[in-house]
Order: sequence, then structure tokens, then C-alpha cells
Amino acid sequence: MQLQSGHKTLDLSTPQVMGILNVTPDSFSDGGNFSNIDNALIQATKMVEQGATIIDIGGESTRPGAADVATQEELDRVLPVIEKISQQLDCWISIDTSKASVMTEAVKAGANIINDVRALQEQGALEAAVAAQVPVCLMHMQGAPRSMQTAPHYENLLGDVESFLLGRAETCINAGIKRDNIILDLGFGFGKQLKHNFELLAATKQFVDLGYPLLTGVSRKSMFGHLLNRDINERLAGSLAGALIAIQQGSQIIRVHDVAETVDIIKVLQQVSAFNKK
Ligand SMILES: Nc1nc2[nH]c(SCCc3ccc(S(N)(=O)=O)cc3)nc2c(=O)[nH]1
Repeated sequence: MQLQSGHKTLDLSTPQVMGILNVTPDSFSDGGNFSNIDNALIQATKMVEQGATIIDIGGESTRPGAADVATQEELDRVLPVIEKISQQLDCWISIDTSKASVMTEAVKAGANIINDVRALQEQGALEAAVAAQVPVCLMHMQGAPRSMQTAPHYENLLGDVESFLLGRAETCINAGIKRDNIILDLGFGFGKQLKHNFELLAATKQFVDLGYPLLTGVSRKSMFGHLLNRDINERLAGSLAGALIAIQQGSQIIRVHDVAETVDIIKVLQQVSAFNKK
């Protein structure tokens, strides 16, 4: 299994690490350290050197309670960084956005994947993704960032998430997105209580078996904060445990803050898997 974007190919037969590059002032856990282009390039370079093959660039914070960001503000944050990374680094770039115009401009500037936490449901987003003809990640979210963690509730968690994701995939394919360009994502922390996040993590293989690449984003999320009583920058062990569990069940792309450590656990897993295949 592989992804194509322009002349680039990404081999999904081995787990790929997506490094998180927040270019938002209030970003979820980097405290907006990379508020300017040079800092962003330094951080992206470090993550690629550590083994990240995709850099995920987000100009809108979608952590719980986050306010909406104006389109021009989001464009101003992400475009210069995408251009610089696209020129200077040999890696894939994903744009973490829900806005149609940001998708279009980001791909023009060099982004290879559209990563939309709202699964192309915003006005014009589906059309923009069809026109861009690059891989897209469709993520499950219940509600919206501002309110999603108020009281998440599911009658049938796994069924709800599966039918949402398959429904969005079908809509995208009918609109003209190639099936091989669709990536799915369970949306950890997006309208989920602790128990929902862990039930989804436990069921990762069920979603891998749907036949689309699966992206997992558990890095430093509250599921580990609540379970382990750890602050946001003390969640490495939980994040690595979550990554390993997802990869063992077949998730092909892991979205993380801590690239070097995640690359290490993948190497350990591959060393063991080599024996299991013999
Ligand atoms: N495909 C994909 N893209 C993503 N972009 C983000 S930004 C993180 C927003 C956030 C922060 C913290 C919590 S919490 N309350 O669980 O700690 C939730 C959401 N995440 C993901 C993800 O997973 N997939």
C-alpha cells in the first residue's frame, strides 16, 4: 500500500511518522515556540532528521475550546512555512486545515496531503480537495472544537465512528477523490471521553480492516493526562504506548510531537515482527 502526491510516493507497508508543526500562537503543546518561519524550518528539519517523513502544518488550533481563526490569518501563518519547507526539505507536507481556500493555496505552495479534522464538511472544502487531487485525511469529530468536550456521548461508539468515516469516504469518492487518496482517522480527543478514546484505540484493527490507510493521533492527548495524571509535557510514555498499540494493529501513519522516540519504538517493533514472520 502506498500514497502518491505529484511525483512523490510514500510507502505505507512500513509505519510513517508525521511530525507535528504547530504555527499557531496558542498551539496545543509547543507554546507557540515556532511563531516565525525560521524557527518552524529549524523544527521541521530536526523532525525530518529524526525520521519523520511527513510534516503536519496547522495554522488553526483545534484543541478543545479553541476559537475559530480568520482565513487570512491562517493563510499568513501556514503559507510561508509550507513554501520554505517544500523548498528546503525532502519530506511530505500535510496541511491541517478545514478551510477550502487554505487547502487550495497550501497545495499550490507545496503541501502533499490535506489533513482535515472536519472531514471536508465545511463550505467548499470537498470541491477544493477534489481539485487539488492529493491524498486527504478524513477524521472523526463529534461536535466542534469549541464545545466537543462538554459532554461527549455515544449510543454505539464504534458503529457511529465507522459509519461516519465510511460515509465521508463514499461522499469523497463520489465527488471525484480517488479511493487510494483517502486516509481515515479516529479523531482521538475530538468529542470523546477517556473511555471512548481507549475503546477506539483498542478497536484500531477493526478500522484498519476497512481497507483505507489509518492515521493515529494520540500524542500528548488528555486520554493519557487523565489516565496517568500527567501534565501536557509529561505524556511521552503514554503517547509511545498508544503509538505502539496502534501500529501493532496496523495503523500506517502516526501523528506525533516526539519523532525520535516514536521512530525508536517502531524500530523495536520491526525487529520483533521480523521474527514473527519467519
Ligand atoms: N488527522 C489528525 N489531525 C489532527 N490535528 C490535531 S490537533 C490536536 C487538537 C487536540 C488537542 C488536544 C486534545 S485532548 N483534549 O484530547 O488532549 C484534543 C484535540 N489532532 C489531530 C488528529 O488526531 N488527527
